[in-house]
Amino acid sequence: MEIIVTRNSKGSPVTPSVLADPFGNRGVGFTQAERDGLGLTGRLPSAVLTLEQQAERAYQQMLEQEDDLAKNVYLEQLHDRNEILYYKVLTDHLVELLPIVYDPTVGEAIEKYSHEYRRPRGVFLSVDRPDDIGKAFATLGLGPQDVDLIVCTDAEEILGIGDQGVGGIQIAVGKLAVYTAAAGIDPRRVVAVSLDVGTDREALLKDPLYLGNRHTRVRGADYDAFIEKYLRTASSMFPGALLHFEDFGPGNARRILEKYGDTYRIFNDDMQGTGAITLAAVLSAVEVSGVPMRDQKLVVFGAGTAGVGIADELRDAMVRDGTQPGDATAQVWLVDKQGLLTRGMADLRDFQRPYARDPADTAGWATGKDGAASLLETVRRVRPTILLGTSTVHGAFTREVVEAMAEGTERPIIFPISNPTSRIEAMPQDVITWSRGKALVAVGIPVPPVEYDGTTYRIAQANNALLYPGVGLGTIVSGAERVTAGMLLAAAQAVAGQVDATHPGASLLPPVADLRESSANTATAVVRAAIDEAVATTAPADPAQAVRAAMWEPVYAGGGAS
Ligand SMILES: NC(=O)c1ccc[n+]([C@@H]2O[C@H](COP(=O)([O-])OP(=O)(O)OC[C@H]3O[C@@H](n4cnc5c(N)ncnc54)[C@H](O)[C@@H]3O)[C@@H](O)[C@H]2O)c1
Ligand SMILES: O=C(O)C[C@H](O)C(=O)O
Ligand SMILES: [Mg+2]
Repeated sequence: MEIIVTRNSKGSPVTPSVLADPFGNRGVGFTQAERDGLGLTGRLPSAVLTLEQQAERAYQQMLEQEDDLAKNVYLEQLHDRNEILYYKVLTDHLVELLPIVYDPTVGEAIEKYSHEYRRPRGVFLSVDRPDDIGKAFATLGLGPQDVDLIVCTDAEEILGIGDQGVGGIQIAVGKLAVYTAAAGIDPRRVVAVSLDVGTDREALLKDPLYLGNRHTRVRGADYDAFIEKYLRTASSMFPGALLHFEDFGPGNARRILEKYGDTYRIFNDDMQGTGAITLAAVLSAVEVSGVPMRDQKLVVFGAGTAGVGIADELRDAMVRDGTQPGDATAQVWLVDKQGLLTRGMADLRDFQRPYARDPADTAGWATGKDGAASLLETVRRVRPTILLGTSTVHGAFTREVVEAMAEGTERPIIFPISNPTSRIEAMPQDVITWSRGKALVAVGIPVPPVEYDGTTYRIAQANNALLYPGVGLGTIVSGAERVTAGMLLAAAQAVAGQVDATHPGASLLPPVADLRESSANTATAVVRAAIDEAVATTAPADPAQAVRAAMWEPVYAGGGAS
């Protein structure tokens, strides 16, 4: 281990900086020989603990925190002190701690960021200082081959809780923690980035403690130039890095992916990750319902980044199963704030247009005062096989809507996947009860099993966390130049292939408890697809073995204390 010793003005060592370096620090896990060698003699209490003992103590300390937000803050402090110990605790208790470091508690940590602030993690890039991007990355001291992954956000649409300004950095931190815990992405080779372009949230702008740029969001040419500069700088300084985009607003998420997806190694999690994990859950559900993919009819409630990303993915799946492209598009109905989207509506977004209905299709339907059909009317008329919720509207899937789904098809597929819990369209218990156990359900958050009529229903967590870690690992292991549609499809099929949903009450997706194993399988499928699609820059002879060899484990190098 490299010995870093800070000296005072007289040249004597002060607090040895290895204790302040989260990757070097082992705290009381340092053996006596390591303590002496690192200039730590007398600087730690004399007992030497194993990593397991440290992890047990840290876990107990975490349990003593009064609520989930306090647990999140405790774990983040551990993350900042001893990164290996943090990942040891996280991987040992993944099912319990994923909801703390990630969704849903991360939403609260983001909202309270400026008030809970302790120390910075990640790189903060400001739209007001675009020329500093390179300088800021250079402070990391990492070379061109040292970075595998950068997660960035401009925080305009964090989860379902909207514009969060600089606090959004915590979604990048949380996504990276999942990459490491789930897929063993090396945490020394990743960077979280806040692209601080301002915020339109009044409460933040007025909060004297708010830590981000105190102005409204920069949009238009200056925003575009900032994003372009970020992409150019990040990819030239770290040419091997996958550039993950998270929680951008609907006006930018797709636009950036479409504009730069052929030039840079970009992955938009809310569109591509969510599209693929939802496809995986639908593939499992279709095995149960027996309605082939080509005959599915999809109603999307909340036609934003995630909703239309999923619609595109499911439409492509129908086409692969034999539907003509035009017919597949016509098997999708989008409902947004206005109601059912129809051609000629004034405020349609570009990406919604292909799915907007001919007003003639809805002749005779009940409509509201502005002439659009409601979700309930759309479900009653269309008799969809799949109802997807990506609207952030808590409770939007009412009993009437769920009953209408169950009337229209034998085994309705109902996925209220808005996050966090306060935004979910319906709770699984209600969906199962109202559909009399017929609905095939997945949601974005972790929920306990549901008991209904003598059957235990395990509820799939259709959160992109079940898929993106494997996609990232597969991309890194294959050195893929792009994340292609074929790689995403392979990932979705690999995830679906890991469950048999045909038993009564079975989950549509693998459980979080198996996430490490399932991410390795997903990554292997992604490596194979990258090779087949000729985007891989390395082609391991045994992809499964290469994936496992690449997975980082939270252990002290050299063994530590035993
Ligand atoms: N489970 C997952 O993996 C996953 C992944 C991505 C996003 N999400 C969730 O999906 C939700 C949407 O995220 P997004 O990034 O697509 O946001 P977005 O802002 O792009 O989309 C939300 C859409 O819902 C619409 N909407 C708002 N109020 C509505 C109403 N009353 N009726 C109908 N539509 C309404 C908005 O107009 C917008 O089109 C969030 O809650 C997010 O957490 C879940
Ligand atoms: O972050 C999550 O939990 C999933 C998704 O990316 C979202 O924005 O909700
Ligand atoms: Mg997201």
